[in-house]
Amino acid sequence: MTDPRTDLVNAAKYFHQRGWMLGTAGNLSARLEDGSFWITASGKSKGELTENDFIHQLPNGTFEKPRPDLKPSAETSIHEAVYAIFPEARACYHVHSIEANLVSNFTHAAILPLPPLEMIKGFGIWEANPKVGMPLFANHLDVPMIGQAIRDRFTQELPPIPALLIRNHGVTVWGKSPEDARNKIELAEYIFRYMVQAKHLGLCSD
Ligand SMILES: CSCCC(=O)C(=O)COP(=O)(O)O
Ligand SMILES: [Zn+2]
Repeated sequence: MTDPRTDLVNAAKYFHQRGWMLGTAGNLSARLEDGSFWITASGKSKGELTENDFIHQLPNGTFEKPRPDLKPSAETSIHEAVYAIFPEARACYHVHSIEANLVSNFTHAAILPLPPLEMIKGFGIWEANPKVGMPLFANHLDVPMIGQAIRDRFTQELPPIPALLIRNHGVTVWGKSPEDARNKIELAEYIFRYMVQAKHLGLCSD
């Protein structure tokens, strides 16, 4: 993959327009063939990113930054966990939406049952009436605790879909390319929107 920063800038602009990356919310990364990855710098307005608002994190954990004032995303440990567990992942996207936060409270369990919509096929589940859930994680102020929880859980058992939800925080997805990760964010947010509306209408959503 060549320098993916333009893809990340465009994705952030699009997610910002959809209301999923408002203010400084969310972070995006893309991994290169050498195992290093570009990730959004912390605290940047995600609707106004430029190619100079990214940190280049090297495989040995050190990073390079185009300007001394930049810091890596506060949630870099989540991206590191995803890349460590899923060797095929080349992009990891995390956004904050109202619907993601609402549905994260639909259960106290560690897995959120998803409705058996046709859209589930976009997560690679080619089944009629799929019964699939999205792994749910507790939010922590200490973000590396979330990264560690992801590593612990997914090392024990791989998730059924390339997505996870952090309660009252937002969704994280990963894909084989920036385009694939963007599609998966759109899928997840479509499903969350459906679940919120189904609950509002009194329909059973799972
Ligand atoms: C208002 S966003 C709070 C932090 C967060 O959850 C996030 O996604 C953005 O953090 P970053 O350090 O990547 O800007
Ligand atoms: Zn976040």
